[in-house]
Amino acid sequence: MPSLFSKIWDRHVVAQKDDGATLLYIDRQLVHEVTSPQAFEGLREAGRPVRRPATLLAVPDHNVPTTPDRTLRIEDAQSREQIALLRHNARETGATLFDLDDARQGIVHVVAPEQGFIHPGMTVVCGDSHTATLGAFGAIAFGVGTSDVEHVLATQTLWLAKPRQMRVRVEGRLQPWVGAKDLILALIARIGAAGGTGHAIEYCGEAVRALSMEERMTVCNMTIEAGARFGLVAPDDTTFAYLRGRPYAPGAEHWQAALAEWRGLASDADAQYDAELVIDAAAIAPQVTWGTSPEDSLPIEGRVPDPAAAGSPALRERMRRALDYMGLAAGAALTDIAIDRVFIGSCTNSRIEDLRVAASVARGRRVAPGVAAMVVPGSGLVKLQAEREGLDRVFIEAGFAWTLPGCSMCLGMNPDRLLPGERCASTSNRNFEGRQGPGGRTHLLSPAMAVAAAVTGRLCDVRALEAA
Ligand SMILES: CC(C)[C@H](C(=O)O)[C@@H](O)C(=O)O
Ligand code: SF4
Repeated sequence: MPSLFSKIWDRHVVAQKDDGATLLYIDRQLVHEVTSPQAFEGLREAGRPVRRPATLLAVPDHNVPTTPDRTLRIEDAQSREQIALLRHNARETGATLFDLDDARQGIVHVVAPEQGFIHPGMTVVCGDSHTATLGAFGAIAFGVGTSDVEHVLATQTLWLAKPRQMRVRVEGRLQPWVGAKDLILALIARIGAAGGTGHAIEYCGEAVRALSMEERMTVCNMTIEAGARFGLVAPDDTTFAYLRGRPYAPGAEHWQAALAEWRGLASDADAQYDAELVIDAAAIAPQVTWGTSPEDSLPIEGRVPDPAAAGSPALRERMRRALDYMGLAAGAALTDIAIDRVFIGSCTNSRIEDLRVAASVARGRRVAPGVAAMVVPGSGLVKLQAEREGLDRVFIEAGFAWTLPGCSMCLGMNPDRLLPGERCASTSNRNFEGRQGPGGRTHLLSPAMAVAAAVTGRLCDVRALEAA
């Protein structure tokens, strides 16, 4: 019997070739400034229109500075040009655009769900690997290259090979101060950064059902860091309650029909999977990465691992190189690692619930001397909501910078960057060499753990901080 993924897939098949390649109908395309200019240019050169502009949502996010002067002038010429092109292309084709002066602007993967633009059962693409985030709604959502962006713009379809199916069942409940970020980091550590290659991962089980939509997005967001292009969660009452009343969700007159449709999407009880994994939620501790791959994650009580103990020469070499880049010695306690910067943001952890948890730890505390910390809301609406709740005051009084939304220090494509050698506790999703700026060192962790690091000046177990 079909899995959730197969049900959605089957409903979108337009044509099939003998070799298994399938032409899939695409319901929604998200567009940002980095991977779309050539696609629009290609269409223009071919003299083809955008087939269904109403299915597009364009948002500048990667290159945008997070300072208020960004609507006046952007210093970097390439960024300025890409953002101007996005504006021009959206206007010319009739795509919806949330521009820099629009309160709805932010990171595309935060903005689209916030608007109710992604519904259960949809197919969604974006020229961005973290599109998997949106699988949290029970959708087939995945990142594509720029030539595929152009193909979807022109035809509303895409050729694709069906991935294999993996099910990750998370049994039991997460412990206090252990969240969705810890869950996904622990999973990636277990199966490896290539563990999900060629698969779509469906997350299920008691702990997943108990997650909010925002937490499910955090889990699905990092599915790509486990090598899988697709991550998804079956839609349920949590999903429907989240969507209800959002600007691009089905309106009152269509709501009951939409619900009836969506309720039929869950995987059948006897659905077949190519791979299955069970995780015990209660056994997961707050995580932190020590190396240069998201799979290099350990419980915060751990120590920097010793390459000498690696199972293969290749792994030993990779670990050596990672420790060298990170400036760490094998055997050091993770809680002894001093940090220079803290970044709370990115499409993994910049939604309102992330900021609420972060603020609850920051309240009444101070960022440690010598540490520069920033909070970057994922969208203008997240920012407004946080300000309504007084969270901005909590952060500012604690010594954090509070900025405008964007990808910011998640990657070094805008002015928010690490300097060479700087060490950062970051709620983002990638700790690759140079990711947050050339020579920068990244430790991935949850928002609560990031604040614990900010106020103590070193990687720190938020449970110990809160118990003290
Ligand atoms: C720039 C973009 C293509 C890239 C991605 O595909 O994910 C970026 O968002 C990232 O997180 O590395
Ligand atoms: S916040 Fe980071 S991971 Fe997300 S889209 Fe932007 S650069 Fe990519």
